[in-house]
Amino acid sequence: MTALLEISGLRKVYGDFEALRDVSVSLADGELVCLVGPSGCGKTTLLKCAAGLLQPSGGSVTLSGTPVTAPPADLAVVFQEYGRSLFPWLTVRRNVELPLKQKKVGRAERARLVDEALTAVGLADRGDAYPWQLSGGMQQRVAIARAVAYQPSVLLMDEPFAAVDAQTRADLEDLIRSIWQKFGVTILFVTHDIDEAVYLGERVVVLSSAPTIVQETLSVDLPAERDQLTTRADPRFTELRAHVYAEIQAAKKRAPAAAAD
Ligand SMILES: Nc1ncnc2c1ncn2[C@@H]1O[C@H](COP(=O)(O)OP(=O)(O)OP(=O)(O)O)[C@@H](O)[C@H]1O
Repeated sequence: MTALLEISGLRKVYGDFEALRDVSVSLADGELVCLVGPSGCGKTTLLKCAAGLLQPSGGSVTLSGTPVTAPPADLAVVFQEYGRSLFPWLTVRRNVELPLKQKKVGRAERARLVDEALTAVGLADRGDAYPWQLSGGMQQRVAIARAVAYQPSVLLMDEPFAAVDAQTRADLEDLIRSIWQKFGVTILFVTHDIDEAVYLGERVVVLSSAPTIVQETLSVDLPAERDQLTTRADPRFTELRAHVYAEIQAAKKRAPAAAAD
């Protein structure tokens, strides 16, 4: 199968600090892949390179076969800091609509896409509210609705639920699975939370600590229909989670190999 997003031999060096050494991740159309790794291993760096927001020191990123050198038009990113990603002077509706205007989508189609996305995230009745009138979890739903309405071929998510409480986080995880199933968007989801990675992903890519390489890629053979109670109580979920945990512990202890060149 040809890859939609192909991250190949990615390397990123900050001054004399080698963050990413050699990272290759390939996403087929419609996949939901989680990227997990120890704190500071370069997850955000990797995502920024994939989004064309940061220039890698080596390797390449291609989207539908085209090299990514600047932020591509058919890619959307959801960051952790929802508070900073929404415009406080625009209503929820206008926030979701803005990228569609920039994309020159017609008025009627914009209205349809905004309605559909707000309904999908459970905020159909909050379109006229301002972001600051909503809870953190609701603001993150708006950011997700904005990304979904834009109809990107790839959605990159950088620890989007790190700043919300546990209950909201569980709800948002289920929202991502349902949006992924409904819209068929390809998702690369970055988290440091092992349980979240296994619960969400169809595949989990485990990164080592810096200088970072791919430690392991794991197929998550859990049923497609997941829910917080049943899935998390599934013995296979516990097994996979223990396995990823052990991999990350090993990654932390692993002495960095000598530089490749
Ligand atoms: N602009 C920069 N200049 C220098 N070093 C940087 C820069 N950005 C990131 N780093 C370093 O690169 C490493 C990887 O950072 P990055 O934020 O990508 O990791 P992360 O895995 O997302 O971290 P966390 O799990 O804490 O969110 C860190 O050691 C960080 O200090």
